[in-house]
Amino acid sequence: MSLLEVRNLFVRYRGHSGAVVTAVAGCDIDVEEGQIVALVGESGCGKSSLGKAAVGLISPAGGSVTFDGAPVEPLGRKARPPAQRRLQMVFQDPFSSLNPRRPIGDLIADGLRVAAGHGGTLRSVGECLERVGLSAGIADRFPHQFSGGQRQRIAIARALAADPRCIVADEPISALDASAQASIANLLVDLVADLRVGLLFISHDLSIVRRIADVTTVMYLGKIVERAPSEALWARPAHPYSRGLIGAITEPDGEGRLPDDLPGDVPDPVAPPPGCRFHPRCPIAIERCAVEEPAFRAIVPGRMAACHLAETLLA
Ligand SMILES: Nc1ncnc2c1ncn2[C@@H]1O[C@H](COP(=O)(O)OP(=O)(O)OP(=O)(O)O)[C@@H](O)[C@H]1O
Repeated sequence: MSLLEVRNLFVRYRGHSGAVVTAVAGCDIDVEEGQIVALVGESGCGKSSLGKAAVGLISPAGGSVTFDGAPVEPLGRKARPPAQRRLQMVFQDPFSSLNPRRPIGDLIADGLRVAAGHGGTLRSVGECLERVGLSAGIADRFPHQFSGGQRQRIAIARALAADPRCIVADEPISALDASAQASIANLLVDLVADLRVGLLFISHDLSIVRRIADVTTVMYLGKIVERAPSEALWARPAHPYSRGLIGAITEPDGEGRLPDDLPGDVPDPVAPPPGCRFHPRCPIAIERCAVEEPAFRAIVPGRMAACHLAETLLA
């Protein structure tokens, strides 16, 4: 059993017009100890919804999430077992995720109190700050006194204080400038290597994902369409959507961009296309794709994809 195990997860919202949006439509994800699993895909495909449901921030409409062998209970529910606090989340915007009225040392101390119950490895606010490359002497300052990159380090220090075994990071570097992006990505890589935490890294920045993720999971319109060791996926994608995403970063000026060469827009998740959800935009679609939804299946050992033509792509 994996450290974090998401099975057949569904997340639904009711929009203003009363229409139901199925943001996550039956997804599986596994994160192991010491592993970086990236979740990538265009804006609106459901990455954040999956991440929030994985840590219990929103209640799934179906499916299950298990952390360290126990079901993840929605936050705020009394039954939430203390062990679940070792599943932590880091958000995109470190300013809105840090209470502006409290010194950062207090925010981190909250996490340490949580960890005290199970004897955390980092024992003081200073140790937590130093672990993320900040000085122990800044604990009495407030979030607004820091740059975006420093604030994200503080948010990571707060997560580390709870002695996490797994971290779900939702676009943790997208709001930062380029140099802060690289240094926060490096920090996350170091923490995973040193502390053996599992990291679910949600990002639309494929150039960073390519550099740091062990496994890459590609999501399209609420569904996982491919999962593979990152090297294998970049060498030869088994899904045309992955191929489109990758094409966008391998083009000369395409660093980190989302695909321009995929025709059309992402369809409305209220009414996804029949058959394969990607077929209206797919450059290799055949008739079958418009009527029969492809199963998410093993293509070669260690690689899964949801495409009727995956073997052709890999051939
Ligand atoms: N609270 C909500 N109420 C209604 N619809 C929502 C809500 N949150 C998300 N959605 C819809 O669910 C779908 C998936 O959104 P989500 O934010 O999970 O995707 P995402 O891939 O993380 O995108 P982004 O990178 O832009 O955040 C979108 O169609 C979005 O409009």
